[in-house]
Amino acid sequence: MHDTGRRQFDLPLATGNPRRLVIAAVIFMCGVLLLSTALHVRWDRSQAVAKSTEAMQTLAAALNGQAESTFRIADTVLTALISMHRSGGHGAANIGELNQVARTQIRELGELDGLYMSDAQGQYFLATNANPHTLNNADRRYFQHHRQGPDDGLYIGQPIKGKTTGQWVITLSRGIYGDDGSFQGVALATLNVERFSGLYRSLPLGEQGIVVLAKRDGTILARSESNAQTYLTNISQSPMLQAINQGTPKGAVTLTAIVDGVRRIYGFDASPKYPVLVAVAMPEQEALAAWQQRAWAIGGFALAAVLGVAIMGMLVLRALGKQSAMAIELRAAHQSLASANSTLRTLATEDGLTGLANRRHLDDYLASAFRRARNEAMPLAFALVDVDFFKGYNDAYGHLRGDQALIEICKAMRARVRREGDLVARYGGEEMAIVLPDVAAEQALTMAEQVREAVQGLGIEHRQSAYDQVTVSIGVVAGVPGVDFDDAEAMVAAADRALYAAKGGGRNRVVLAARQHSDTGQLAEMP
Ligand SMILES: Nc1nc2c(ncn2[C@@H]2O[C@H](COP(=O)(O)OP(=O)(O)OP(=O)(O)O)[C@@H](O)[C@H]2O)c(=O)[nH]1
Repeated sequence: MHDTGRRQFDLPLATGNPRRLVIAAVIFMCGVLLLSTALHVRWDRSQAVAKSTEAMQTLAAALNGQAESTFRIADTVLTALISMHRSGGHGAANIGELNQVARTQIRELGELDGLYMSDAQGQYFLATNANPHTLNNADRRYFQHHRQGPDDGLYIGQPIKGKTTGQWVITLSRGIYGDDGSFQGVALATLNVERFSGLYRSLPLGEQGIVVLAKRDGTILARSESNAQTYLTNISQSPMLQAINQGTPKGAVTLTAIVDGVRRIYGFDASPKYPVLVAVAMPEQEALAAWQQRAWAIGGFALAAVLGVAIMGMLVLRALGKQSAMAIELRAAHQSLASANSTLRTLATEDGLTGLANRRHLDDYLASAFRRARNEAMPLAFALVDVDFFKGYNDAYGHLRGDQALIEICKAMRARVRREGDLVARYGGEEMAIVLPDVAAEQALTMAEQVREAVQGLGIEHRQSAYDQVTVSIGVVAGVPGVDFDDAEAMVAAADRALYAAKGGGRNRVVLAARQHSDTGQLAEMP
């Protein structure tokens, strides 16, 4: 029972592992939380970039389509005018009709700004926005381009400041050639740059967003934000144009602009029909603005969750600590209880004066020694030791000296009877008992005699004794339980008879009792 109780109290003290387990679990959970948050935020960012990239590409394709269709309209009108001029000739009637048709086209088609035709010297004979006779375009680059040689394609020129309107315009021109290929003039359509720029500015690309309509040679035709310098800038070195010229007509790229240091996501799309392209860009920061807000929110949530887990971990650790302290207190209480029990047990089995086993313990011990010896068919010896003339001692020296003498006698007895399994007990009053398991009669007699001698050897003066010293008389009994004695009481009774005989024989002597089932029934005496 005692051992089981201790084990029960020891269990709660094994708190080292749970504490480590809690700390490891908290670290693991926080780590998983932070890692999964970081991975999610990273994934979300790549999604946001991909979305913006796709949006830029889509927008570039749409704007390219818009530019392409405008150029196609202009080209169709120019082709028609040239055809009319060729079939109708340069007569006044035809020129008048051409002017009429051109003005109608300008009115009907909002995309075109002006239509012009000039002869081989650059002298205008058709102009929708001014008096043609006052104008000459021989100095213009597009004019020189067409004069250089037969070229029946549409020429998209660099933006110029219109002579008639003073506004920046994109020039689209076709050369007029005779059947023999001789240069006869130029048909020109102008597109107001602001029509493009205004549209580009209206797009929701943020303050630093950019839309550029450019030629494949790097010439800028229109830009969301533009000034005179814009049209002198050439972007042929940009990675987009390089990619287009290397055979990638559409795509996306993220670049940091040298001009303003802003990192932008660009989408670009080149026209398959005309040598132009549209590039659309928005600052990466703006593209990621929504993602950034989400990232802060998710990050904040993750940190709050980590904090929550950490606090919970701390609470669990604290609870474990309290449990541990309680377990320590419980163990201390248990130990003190055990020690109190042990004291009680000692008190219950020990004689207070002499420190020998008390009568109750003697009875139990003798009974179990008797049973064991009987089971194992081993001998058992028992002796009763009585102080001689002790009443006289008390009378002569006082009760306290009597107690002292008793203590010394018991000490001497214990010094002689030391073998494991032997028991010296106080039988009652000035009478002691000795239990000697596995001891036969002869050895028991010898041991009893040694005890007697030891007591006498103490040399305690006793004027009332016939021996002048404190002495003891001992009755000894020995035999095999179950064979020589029926029970422990029979042995005690035999020892008592032997003691009585020792007293009767003059005291200070040892007498061996006859076995209960002996043949002779004789007592043997020593010395
Ligand atoms: N001081 C003291 N005396 C005790 C104790 N126990 C018993 N006695 C005394 O021991 C005495 C025993 O006396 P008796 O039974 O007449 O025997 P006795 O005087 O020893 O004479 P014999 O036994 O015949 O030699 C009594 O006076 C008891 O009071 C004790 O613990 N301390």
